[in-house]
Amino acid sequence: MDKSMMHVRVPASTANLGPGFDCLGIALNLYNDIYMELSGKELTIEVSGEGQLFIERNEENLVYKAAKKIFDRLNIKLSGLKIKTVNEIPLGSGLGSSAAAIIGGMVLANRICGNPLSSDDILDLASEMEGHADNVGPSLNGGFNVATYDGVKTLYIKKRIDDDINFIAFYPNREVKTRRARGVLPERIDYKNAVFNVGRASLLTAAFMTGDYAKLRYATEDMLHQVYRKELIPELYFVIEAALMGGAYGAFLSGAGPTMMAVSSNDMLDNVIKSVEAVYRDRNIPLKIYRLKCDNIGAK
Ligand SMILES: Nc1ncnc2c1ncn2[C@@H]1O[C@H](COP(=O)(O)OP(=O)(O)OP(=O)(O)O)[C@@H](O)[C@H]1O
Ligand SMILES: N[C@@H](CCO)C(=O)O
Repeated sequence: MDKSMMHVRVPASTANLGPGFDCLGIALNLYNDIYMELSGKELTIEVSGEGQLFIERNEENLVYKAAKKIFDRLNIKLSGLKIKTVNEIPLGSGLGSSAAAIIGGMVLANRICGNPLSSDDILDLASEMEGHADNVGPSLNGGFNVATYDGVKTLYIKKRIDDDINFIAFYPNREVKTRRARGVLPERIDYKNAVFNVGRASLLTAAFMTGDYAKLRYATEDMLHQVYRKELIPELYFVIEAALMGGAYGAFLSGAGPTMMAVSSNDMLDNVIKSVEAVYRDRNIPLKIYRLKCDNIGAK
């Protein structure tokens, strides 16, 4: 790739982890490479890899929009900009493609301007653009994140996750836009369900902080979003059940879906895959499987 351009490699992420709606996420070792330089008088965008057939090459492009937000914040008037992206993260998949695009655009624009904004400033602006911090936090900082955005500031705590924990992403090769998957959620929830999720999300956080993964079976349960989203992802609970039967620590809808995620030890990895593959095969759903680890570094 062009060595004269600024380059950042941004990891994918899985959000919610079951009960941690809009506040828990983990960075994954699947990447978008994004390149940028000031050049000429126009906007030029090249895209290869995932989404290359339909990602916008104009001012509607999300990497550009994120970069523009930084230039505007810094009162920099742009003439020409060249952007290249090489994408591994499937779009609208529940693997944080939009968050990776936003972080990539912002980090590079800030770097072009001499890095005046801190990493935390970038996270605040990225959360504002995405609306929540559960994907942008891990994409920027890596690791397991508890990340909560109050409309102005993003507060987060990060924990490294060891390589012996596997994140198996089952991607059914279709797009579900986050906006649509948020549209099926109710305006109000039952008090009992709120209490249910507070318990599960707290236990899940403690499990990742201490490495007590045996608790994930119970701690990945959710009553806030998965139950409504199964309308868009009918295989959802069958996959969770098959993953647990196959020996996974836990399983959940990745972000807004449609990817399903299983967390597994090295010993149970093949068994979990075999068990879950059957669910997709029986329903004739095309499937791509990603065997992933946590990325503990973030955008670099
Ligand atoms: N590499 C990219 N370059 C430019 N735009 C992108 C890129 N990746 C994603 N996008 C934009 O983000 C949209 C997908 O965002 P959406 O939030 O629906 O899905 P997601 O981020 O993959 O899922 P989730 O937030 O559940 O993990 C795409 O339709 C596209 O507009
Ligand atoms: N927390 C978000 C992740 C996807 O952007 C959701 O579930 O809608």
